[in-house]
Amino acid sequence: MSNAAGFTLKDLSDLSDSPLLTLLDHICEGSLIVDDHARILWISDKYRSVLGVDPQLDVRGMPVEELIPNSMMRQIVRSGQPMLLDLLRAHETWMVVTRIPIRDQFDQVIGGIGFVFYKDMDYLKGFVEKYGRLSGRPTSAEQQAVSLRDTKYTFADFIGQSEPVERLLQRARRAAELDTTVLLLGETGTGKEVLAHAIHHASVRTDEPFVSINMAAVPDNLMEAEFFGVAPGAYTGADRKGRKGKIHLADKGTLFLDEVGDLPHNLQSKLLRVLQEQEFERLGSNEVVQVDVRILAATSRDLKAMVDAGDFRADLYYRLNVLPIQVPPLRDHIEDLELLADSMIRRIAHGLGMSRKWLSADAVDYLKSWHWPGNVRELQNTLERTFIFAQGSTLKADDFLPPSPEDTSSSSVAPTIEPLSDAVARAEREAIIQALNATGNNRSQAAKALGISRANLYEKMTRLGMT
Ligand SMILES: Nc1ncnc2c1ncn2[C@@H]1O[C@H](COP(=O)(O)OP(=O)(O)OP(=O)(O)O)[C@@H](O)[C@H]1O
Repeated sequence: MSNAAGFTLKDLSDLSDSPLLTLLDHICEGSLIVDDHARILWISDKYRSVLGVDPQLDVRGMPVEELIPNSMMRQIVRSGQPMLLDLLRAHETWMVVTRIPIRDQFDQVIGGIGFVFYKDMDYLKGFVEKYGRLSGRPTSAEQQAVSLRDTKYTFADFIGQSEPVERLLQRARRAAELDTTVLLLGETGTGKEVLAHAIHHASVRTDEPFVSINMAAVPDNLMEAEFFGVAPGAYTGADRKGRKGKIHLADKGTLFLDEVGDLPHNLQSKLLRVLQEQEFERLGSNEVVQVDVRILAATSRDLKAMVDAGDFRADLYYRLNVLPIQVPPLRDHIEDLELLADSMIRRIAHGLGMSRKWLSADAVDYLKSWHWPGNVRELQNTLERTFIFAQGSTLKADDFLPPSPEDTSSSSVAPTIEPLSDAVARAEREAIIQALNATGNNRSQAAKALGISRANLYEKMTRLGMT
């Protein structure tokens, strides 16, 4: 192995044969080397087995995220900064990893190397307890496990390399650095929730709670208690002992207000107070509770139009709109479809315990011609449905049921007979998307137009994988 300050590309490729790497790979759970574009140059057999990757699969040249969706190796080679100790979630387990950039004699990053030291968080229990005691903070491995679960996604989970996505991620990363209110705007299924998690994960509050509340999912009459909590003795029954609201639970961390456009009018002024004063009162109490909460909000509705129509308080809108981030619909970064589909197919196969399938080139072209009103979520649902029914290891264009005529710009595939339950689910999904589009994503109005209750609409959307 050459001096770490003077690697060449050839050294990088040969690194896997070096005695030091062999030794390190022996004592750790796996290692991998990528080039300066985060493409895999080499992966150890141990790492393959940790990730459940077929030993025969040729992974050389693959973007690292194809194998490890949460990988941060791309950030390492881009930033040139090592991550000496980090947690990586892959294959349903948390692993302790180290990532180091490799530079050439001109100090240019030419690749990176990553090691998995532990593939089981249990190793960390003692360490975390010890750290908690040393830092004077009472903590427990259980608490750590809960807070780790709180953010499901990091920036590495937001897939896409197109220009609009690169621009979006740049803005979102910047937002993560600033401790300010962020408003995520964009159509349904575009990944706003993924970004909210990622922003929290990359912020200074990452070790504190990430608490989310979906305005569209909570019935209006329960929203206030859900938000502000209930003082002891305020009510009989389950709330007799009182309980903390989401704002309180998010203290020192981040509160994610999903579908903020659905916030009932009477709570808008109370939320404004939280934003301005960082204080609130529990239901049934006059005692003022002080909090330190960062607000991230998201909506697929046109908030400005709601303000103009008098449906949303202007002062709250301006408080939320400090750093707006527009998330593009899938049709505006359709060049990412293949990458997205590839990663989703891998996840679907893993979730179903089935072997992986591949998208044929004609299937990619066909899917790119769709309009995708339900965006990435709709792509995910389409792939899931098709994956289950398709024969063989390749998903071809005619394995995909054609979208409804208004959802596509061109379709040359003949209609296929499908199981009745699928046809019903598809019809329900399409009717819901149409109702949401027609009402500017107002779920109350959409439910009304569909002749069902809002709770019933939400239940259907959950069942159909639309939330
Ligand atoms: N760029 C992306 N990369 C990977 N997965 C994505 C991406 N965008 C969306 N998804 C996936 O699509 C689904 C929907 O994403 P998400 O819930 O974040 O959308 P949303 O914009 O918050 O939708 P809604 O407004 O309906 O709540 C999730 O399963 C998410 O993992």
